[in-house]
Amino acid sequence: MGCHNTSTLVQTTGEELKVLLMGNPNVGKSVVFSKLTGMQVMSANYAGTTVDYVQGRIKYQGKKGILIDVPGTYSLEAISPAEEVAVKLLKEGEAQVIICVLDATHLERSIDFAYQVMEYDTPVIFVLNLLDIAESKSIFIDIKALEKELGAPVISTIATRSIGLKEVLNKTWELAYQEKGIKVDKCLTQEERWKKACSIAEKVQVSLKETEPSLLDRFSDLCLNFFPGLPIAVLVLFVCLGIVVGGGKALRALILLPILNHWYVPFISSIVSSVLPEGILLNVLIGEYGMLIKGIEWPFALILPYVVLFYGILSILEDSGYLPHLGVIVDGLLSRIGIQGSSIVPFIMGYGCAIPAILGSRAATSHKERLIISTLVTLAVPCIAQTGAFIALLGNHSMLAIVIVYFISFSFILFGGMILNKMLKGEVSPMLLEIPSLLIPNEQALFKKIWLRIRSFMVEAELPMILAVGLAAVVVETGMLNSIGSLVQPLVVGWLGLPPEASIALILGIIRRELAVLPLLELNLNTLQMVVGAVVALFYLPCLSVFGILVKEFRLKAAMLISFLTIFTAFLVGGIIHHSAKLILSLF
Ligand SMILES: Nc1nc2c(ncn2[C@@H]2O[C@H](COP(=O)(O)OP(=O)(O)OP(=O)(O)O)[C@@H](O)[C@H]2O)c(=O)[nH]1
Ligand SMILES: [Mg+2]
Repeated sequence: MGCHNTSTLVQTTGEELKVLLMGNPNVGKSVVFSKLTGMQVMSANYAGTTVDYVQGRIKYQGKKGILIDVPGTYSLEAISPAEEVAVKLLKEGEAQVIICVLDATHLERSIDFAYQVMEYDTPVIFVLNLLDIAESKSIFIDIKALEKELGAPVISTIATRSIGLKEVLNKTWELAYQEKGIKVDKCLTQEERWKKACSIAEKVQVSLKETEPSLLDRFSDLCLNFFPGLPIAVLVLFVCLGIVVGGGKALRALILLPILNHWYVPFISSIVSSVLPEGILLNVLIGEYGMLIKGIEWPFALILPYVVLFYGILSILEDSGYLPHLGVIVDGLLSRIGIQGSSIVPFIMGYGCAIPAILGSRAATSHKERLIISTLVTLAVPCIAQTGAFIALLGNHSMLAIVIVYFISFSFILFGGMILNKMLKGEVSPMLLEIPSLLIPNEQALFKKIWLRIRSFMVEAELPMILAVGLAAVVVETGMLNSIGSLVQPLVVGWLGLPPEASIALILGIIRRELAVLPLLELNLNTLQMVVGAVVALFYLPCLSVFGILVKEFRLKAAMLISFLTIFTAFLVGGIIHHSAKLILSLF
């Protein structure tokens, strides 16, 4: 999605200050970054939201600088590709100031990390963030004492409310041109450093009273136990599914399709047909695959409602911090397919779009796990646009057909994962899954994030969709479809039992995954054919941009292998369904 900025570092002019934001995962670095630069980057309540560095411009009293947000790191001995990005930037030593964000609710761990950062000769200022949450847990910190212990400025902040951030900028420039960093004992062993961090935390932390855990904390505990955590998880997932599927269908049927069919289509058809004579151009614009008809109907009326609701729900789940709780419950199941509970996040993201899922897997600690997640997401997890297309195709005919398609998808995730886990070399190293406190999402941040995702879908999907529809129109109108149809006849008609025109779906499906489904809507298929078409589309091919990301992350050979696997599975399973259904029907 648009928020994963992987550009190279901009060259700063001599006067521009280069500032690096560092800290443990999930301490609020990206919120600090967004507030200081005005650039929206993803933040969410779990470790591993940021998986690459992003940079933006900052200004203070006419002075300019570049701020770099990096993935969170537990220590400077990076164990995941995401952590490596952060550590590399620190070690390159180009930053003139480091802003190290500390978590007021996990002070020991933050101080331990602070000591590692201070070993580098770069001035550091500390931002003690999440103060509101600390206070709600009755943790109070003596800032002056902490400053004295660390020998560096400490500024307390509540980043989501922009509290303390001006002071951060002020101190950043104040420190900027100091010659050296803070003198710390660089010979401490890991154990000695941790002991020191604990003793400092104990000294500066004032816990006024033993407080009762809040309602959210108690609910968080419930979610983590197998009982009632599992029923809660099932309930949450069903409610989410109901909202996305039911809500999307209602939006589509009650609002979007009527607007389209009663207003837009007659309006645009009458304008275009009054201007253009009958012929190919007219048909390409408003015919069976008219660019101005299907190019608008498919993305806006059939897909967008599901995209909006899915990202709405996903963003609430992310910002509340529920996803890692779910990770704990499904950890046992996921470990069988070589995935840790913490990787539930990229996996669920795959139901939105495979790209953030593949990028998000950078937070996983082994190459094997990354490869399993990326292969499974590419193979068997339908993206939200595809889900919208499945519902458009099957929803009005048979809910059972949708259930069958998703059942096949789950089975392939499970069995495919087990096979990959056995086949691929390497270990999946267990990593402790960090459970954040449950939070009530910040409304403003939530809406911004949902909007960002919807906008990025519209930008990324609309143009390829219109172009693809245009391509389909040309192929149909010029009669090319007939020649392509007869070329793939044995496969499409003989093996899959679909009409020859279904080959258009296979052509368009190369561009975007949902386009392997949408053309089937125009073909008057029977239910079996629809299921076969949907299953072929489910596995078929990663869309072009997903293929690009696979190449970037795993190289061309792996991307080609994954694509071969998906296309082979698509035709194999599609054909088996067609032939076994035919066999069963012939018995009766
Ligand atoms: N209540 C409260 N929430 C905060 C504060 N700062 C950040 N958050 C929330 O904490 C969560 C984590 O914030 P991020 O900015 O994503 O954290 P990060 O350090 O960038 O995390 P990684 O990219 O995973 O390393 C989000 O849900 C934020 O909305 C704060 O001061 N108070
Ligand atoms: Mg971040």
